[in-house]
Amino acid sequence: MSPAIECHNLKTAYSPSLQRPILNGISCQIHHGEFVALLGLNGAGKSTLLRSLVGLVPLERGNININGVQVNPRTLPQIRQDIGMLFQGGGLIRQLPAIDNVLCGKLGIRTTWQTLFGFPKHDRRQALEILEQLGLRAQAYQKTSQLSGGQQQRIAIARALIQSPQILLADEPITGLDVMACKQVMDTLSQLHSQQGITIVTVLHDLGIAAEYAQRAIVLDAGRIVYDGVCENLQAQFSGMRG
Ligand SMILES: Nc1ncnc2c1ncn2[C@@H]1O[C@H](COP(=O)(O)OP(=O)(O)OP(=O)(O)O)[C@@H](O)[C@H]1O
Repeated sequence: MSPAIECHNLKTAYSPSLQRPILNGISCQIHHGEFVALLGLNGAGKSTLLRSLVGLVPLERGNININGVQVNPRTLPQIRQDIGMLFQGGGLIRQLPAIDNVLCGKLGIRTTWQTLFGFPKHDRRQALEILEQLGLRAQAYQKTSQLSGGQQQRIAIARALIQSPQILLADEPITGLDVMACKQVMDTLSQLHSQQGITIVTVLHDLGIAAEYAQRAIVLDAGRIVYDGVCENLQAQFSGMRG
């Protein structure tokens, strides 16, 4: 079976402000069913690496395979259906009810014609089921802006899940959340991993949380992988970094 994600020597163009490429020779393989924490100081290239996996970053060199399929403009539509992405900050439409934000996850799959008079009934049913699964059934028709940060982040997870992805990429899903909300969001990711077998790759800044939830850590420094292994003694991997 092909790895879920396979990166070979990824390199972006030279950045004059950084005096190096943002990604500077990244190679790694992530297998189906792994829970990986992507770590590193600010500016190390973590978000850029995640975004490159869904074709959002021009690469000067290297290639990416998702489920054995090389990422290119022709394969991207299919690949994006296999990958759910949680962007930094959630990217929700705050004035819409929770359920409508979840349904937005279907926009890439449904044609304009299919959604002209609203989303099909079975899509709405599926959105409600996912909200229920994430403990948010009661909030389905509440305006998203009225929900707590943790609830909003779980709505963003629900929006990613409605396309039934095999892989979930999360960019700092718990940044700015309080301790309880962090736990709820991380527990949600953990359940998706253990109960549905979804491959999870998440950018985290808290090494303790990474060690608690992930099986594997990939640490970036200045666009390169400087550690790839178990989540033990992660603090040591950060000593001597350039930042
Ligand atoms: N589109 C872009 N054009 C120019 N520079 C960029 C672009 N995107 C990112 N950068 C720069 O590349 C570097 C890496 O950015 P990236 O967001 O990938 O880092 P990160 O490890 O996710 O950091 P953080 O932890 O702060 O989110 C940063 O110095 C950033 O300013």
